[in-house]
Amino acid sequence: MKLGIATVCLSGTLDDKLAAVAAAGFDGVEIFENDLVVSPWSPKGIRDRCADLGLTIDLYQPFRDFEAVPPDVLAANLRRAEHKFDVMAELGADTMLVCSSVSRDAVDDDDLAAEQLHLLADRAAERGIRIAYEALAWGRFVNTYDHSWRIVRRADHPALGLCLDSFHVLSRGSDPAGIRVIPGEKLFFLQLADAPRLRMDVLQWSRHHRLFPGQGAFDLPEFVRLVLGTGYAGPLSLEVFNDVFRQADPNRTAVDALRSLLVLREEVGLGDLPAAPPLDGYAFAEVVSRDAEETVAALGFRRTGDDVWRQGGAALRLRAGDDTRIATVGVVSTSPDDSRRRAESLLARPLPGGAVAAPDGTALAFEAGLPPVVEDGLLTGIDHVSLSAPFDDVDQTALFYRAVLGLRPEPEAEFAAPFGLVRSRSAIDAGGRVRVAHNVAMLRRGDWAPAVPDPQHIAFTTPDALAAADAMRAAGAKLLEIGDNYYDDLDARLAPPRLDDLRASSILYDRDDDGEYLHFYTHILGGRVFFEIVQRIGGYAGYGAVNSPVRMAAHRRLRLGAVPS
Ligand SMILES: O=C(O)c1ccc(O)c(O)c1
Ligand SMILES: [Mg+2]
Repeated sequence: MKLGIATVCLSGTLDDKLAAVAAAGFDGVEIFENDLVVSPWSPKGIRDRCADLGLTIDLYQPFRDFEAVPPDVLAANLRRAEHKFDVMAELGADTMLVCSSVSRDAVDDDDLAAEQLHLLADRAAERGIRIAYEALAWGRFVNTYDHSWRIVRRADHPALGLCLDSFHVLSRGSDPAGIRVIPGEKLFFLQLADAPRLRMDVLQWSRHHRLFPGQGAFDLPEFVRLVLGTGYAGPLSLEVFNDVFRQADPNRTAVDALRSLLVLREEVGLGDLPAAPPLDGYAFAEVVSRDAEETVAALGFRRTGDDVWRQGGAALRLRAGDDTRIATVGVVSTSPDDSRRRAESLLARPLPGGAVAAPDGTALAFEAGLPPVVEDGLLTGIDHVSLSAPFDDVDQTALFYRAVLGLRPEPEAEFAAPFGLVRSRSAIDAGGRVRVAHNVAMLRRGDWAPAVPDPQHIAFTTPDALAAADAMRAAGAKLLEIGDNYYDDLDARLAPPRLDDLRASSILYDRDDDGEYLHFYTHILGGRVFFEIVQRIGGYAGYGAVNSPVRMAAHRRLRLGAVPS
């Protein structure tokens, strides 16, 4: 099954785009007309370039506002089409996408639309070209796939078929199950795009907010299964209009795009990715910083090797450096080799020593076993790791971790922090032992907010948060102090047991139907990394997101050097 992408997905000019598409490893492209019109290359030149890069040209698009028009407009449209057929002949493209009309010239007449598309298909067939008719979700009269199918069926021409675009079908809430009645040979092309669930004008939604599969809210595996069930054997091709991708490095976007398609192909039971081996928790996390040792020692860790610090079942590696960050996340895999092969099949860059690079720059290491448990400590292991990525990259980054590690996404949270809204998303493995979270500012504008990357943190598990906080403070740990307003509000909302103790120890608290969550934080190291200690009681599965604004405000106060009063 060929994998393709429309040039409109990527930033730059046609030469940038084609180079990026080929380098990522796609098989083919849809040439978007505007990219060709503005290119200095002739259509023959573009054909040669694609051939040199090993890319097929699978579609020429879009041809607009053709059908159901008065005779004079039809004549002009056919003339326009003949010109495009000339271009396609030079390009070596054999399928043209015709999208449903938005023109004022069009009338609401399916017979006329079918008759005129039949005429167009006749002209196309003479040139060895096929017409793929696509219902735009905002088409004037034809805006659902079932309507476009009725017209194609009525036109009844072998050179006329359908283009199905997941966005147009799913954005309108059409039931995709009807796809099953369309014969596969009448499906000429399949375009794939995901999108976040938004309530807005469908054209704006489509032109600005489409995402690659797996990054939005649509059920693309279900959609693709239905299409493949018809016998469709053409390319799976991405068509994503997105303001961010239009500005971002096309090489990076193309890799993220292909990864999303590889994951989707696996989700529909095709392709040959090595399955994600089950995970058995965290092996270690590696932190680069100038000054972590003192903090870590006060939390109760003991140095057990050159750079290795352990406590209970938790292991840290500390490396000295100015660029404070979580450098490596080590997970325990039941088959580290398979985990690595899967990561590399999903286009992760291999690193020396067997780890791979995630798109956010973090290394992901796969270890064969859990760290040996050293003598009892306050901590029993790593509960979760919270990484950061710029808002524009977070969807791709989160998809990478999810796909490589075989994690399941958890519900997203959004909360108001001192410098704007923050979105928190996370994913968890089947065994509930590996949780990866991403917290990102949803917008960065102006220079009032501090110009620092979003912080990252490592959360350790403890069976007794109150005892741990006391012991750590006694050992000199600098823990985040939380103000009284928080505890007064907490009392009003949840009236937790031992409120006074929580208050005295600056422990945050959350509760849901499944259980309770007690957690506290260290100060921030190097402006970037901090630690959290968490106690989960019962089946609480969240991260205390409700408390994040409190934590952020307290960290902010520390950054400013303000003394709590
Ligand atoms: O936004 C558009 O105009 C447009 C054009 C071509 C497509 O295939 C499509 O899905 C949308
Ligand atoms: Mg489309």
